[in-house]
Amino acid sequence: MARAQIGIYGLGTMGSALALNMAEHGFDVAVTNRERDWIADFVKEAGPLADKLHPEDQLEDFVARLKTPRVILFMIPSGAPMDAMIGTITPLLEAGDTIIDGGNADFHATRRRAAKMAEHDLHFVGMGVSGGEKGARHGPSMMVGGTDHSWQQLKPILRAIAARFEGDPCVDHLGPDGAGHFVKTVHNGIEYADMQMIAEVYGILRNGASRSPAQISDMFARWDKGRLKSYLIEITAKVLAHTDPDTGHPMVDVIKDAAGQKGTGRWTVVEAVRLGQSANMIEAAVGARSWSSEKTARMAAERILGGARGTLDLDDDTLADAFLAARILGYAQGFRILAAASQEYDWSLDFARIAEVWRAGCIIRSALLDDISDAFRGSDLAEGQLILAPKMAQVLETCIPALRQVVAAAIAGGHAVPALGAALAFFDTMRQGYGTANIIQAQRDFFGYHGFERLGQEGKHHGPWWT
Ligand SMILES: NC(=O)C1=CN([C@@H]2O[C@H](COP(=O)(O)OP(=O)(O)OC[C@H]3O[C@@H](n4cnc5c(N)ncnc54)[C@H](OP(=O)(O)O)[C@@H]3O)[C@@H](O)[C@H]2O)C=CC1
Ligand SMILES: O=C(CO)[C@H](O)[C@H](O)COP(=O)(O)O
Repeated sequence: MARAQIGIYGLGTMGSALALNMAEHGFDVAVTNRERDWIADFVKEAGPLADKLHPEDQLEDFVARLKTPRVILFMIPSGAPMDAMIGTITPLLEAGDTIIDGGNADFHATRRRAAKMAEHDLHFVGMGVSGGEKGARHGPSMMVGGTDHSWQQLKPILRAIAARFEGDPCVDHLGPDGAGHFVKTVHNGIEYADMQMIAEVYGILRNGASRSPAQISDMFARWDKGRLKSYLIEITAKVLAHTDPDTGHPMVDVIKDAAGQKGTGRWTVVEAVRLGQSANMIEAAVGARSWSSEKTARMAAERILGGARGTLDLDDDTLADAFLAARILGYAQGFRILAAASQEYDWSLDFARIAEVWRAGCIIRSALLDDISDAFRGSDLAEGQLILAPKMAQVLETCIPALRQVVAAAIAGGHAVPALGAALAFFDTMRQGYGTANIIQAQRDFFGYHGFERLGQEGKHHGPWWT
C-alpha cells in the first residue's frame, strides 16, 4: 500500500483544489470527506492526477494511509467543526504528528488548540490560505503558524505548491501557534478595505459622473497596467465588463447591493481595538458591509431623507493618485496591527517577509507589495509604521492632495466614501505631533478627577478646576 506524504480532510472548494495542486506536484495525497459519496467522484474527476490521490472512506484507514510522523490538513469550516474533528482524530494519532487547520480561523482558537494538542505531543498548525479556488489549485499564498517541527514536515510540500513571485514561493513559517491565522486575518482586513475603496471609486464615477460600467471597467483595466496593478482591480475591471445573459443589462446592475461577510474583517477590527489600535479604514469597510445589508432601512431613508447626489468632475489621474495614497494607508493599518500583535504575543513577525508572501497568489496581491517589503527590509520602522518609510512617505506626499480633492468633492456632493474618508482621517491624525487629546485629558480630569500627564513634568496632575 502506497503511503501518502499528506492527508487532506474536507474536499470542498479549497480542499479539493489543494489536493489536486499537491498531486500535480508529485505528492501522494490521502483524501477523505465527511460526505463519503463525494470522495470517489472527486478522485474519478481528477483524471490523470487520480494516481496520486488515495481515497479513504473511514477516518482510521485515512490515518493509516499516511507516512509517519503524519501531516493532516483540514479544509473545513473553523469553529465547532474543527474542534469536533480534533476530538475524533486525536486518539488515532501518535506523538510527532501534525494537524493543520487551513481554514479562516480565529487565532485565539488556534492558540488554544495548539496548547491542547501539545499536551499529547501533537502539533497544531494554523495556516492561512489565500487565493480562492484558483489560487488553491494553481498556487496559493500561505501563512504558516506552528512549531519548527511541523514547518520542517510541511516545507517541501507547501513550497512546491505555492504561488511564486519571481521564483520565490509565497509561503513561510511566520511564527508559532496563532501567528499564521492572525496574519491571514489581517490580510483579509486589508482585503475588506481595498474592496470597499474600489467600490467607492466605482460609486463616484457611476453616480457622480454618469459613467457606464463598461467605461469604469476600462479605467480599472488601465489602472491594472500601472502602479495600481492588483488582483482586486483586475477582477473588478472584469466584473464590470460582463453583461447579464438574461436581461442584457450590465451584470453589476442585477446584483443586489448587499454584501455578506464571514468574520475575518470583523476579527481584524476587534483585535486592533484589543491591541489599543484603530484600523478605521477596515472598520469603515466592515461597517459599510453591515449598512449594505440594511436594504429595507436604506430604501426607507432614501424616500424620507432624499438620495440626491451631486455631479463630480474628477479626472482619472486624480482618482488614481487618491486610490494609491489610500491603498498605502490601508496596508499601513494592517501592518500596524501586525506589529502590535507581534509585541503582545512575542511572535517576532518579519513584516518584510509577510509582504513578500503576499506578493503573489493571494487576494491582496498588488504591485505595491514589492515596494512595501523593500521598505521594511531597508529600515527599522518604529512599530511597523509603513507611512514613515522614505519611499512610502514620498508617494504619500505626492498623492495625498488628490485624496483630499476626491474625498472633499465626494462629501460635498453627498457621495458616501467611508473608507477613503477614513484613510484621510488616519493620515491627518498621524501627521500631527501635537494633536487634540490634551482636551480629552482635561475633560476626563474635570468630570472624573482622572488626572493628566503634563508636558515637561513627571507624574499625574490635576487642573485648577479642582481648586
Ligand atoms: N472559499 C475560499 O475562497 C476560501 C476559503 N477558506 C477557508 O477554507 C475552509 C473551507 O472553505 P471552502 O472549501 O470554501 O468550503 P466548502 O463549503 O466548499 O467546503 C467545506 C468542506 O468542509 C466540510 N465540512 C463542513 N462542515 C463539516 C463538519 N461539521 N465536519 C466535518 N467536515 C465538515 C464539507 O464536507 P461535506 O462535503 O460533507 O459538506 C466540505 O468538505 C473554510 O474555513 C474557509 O473559511 C480560506 C480561504 C479562501
Ligand atoms: O479568505 C478569503 C479570501 O481571502 C475568503 O474568500 C473569505 O470568505 C473572504 O471573507 P468574506 O467572506 O468575509 O468576504
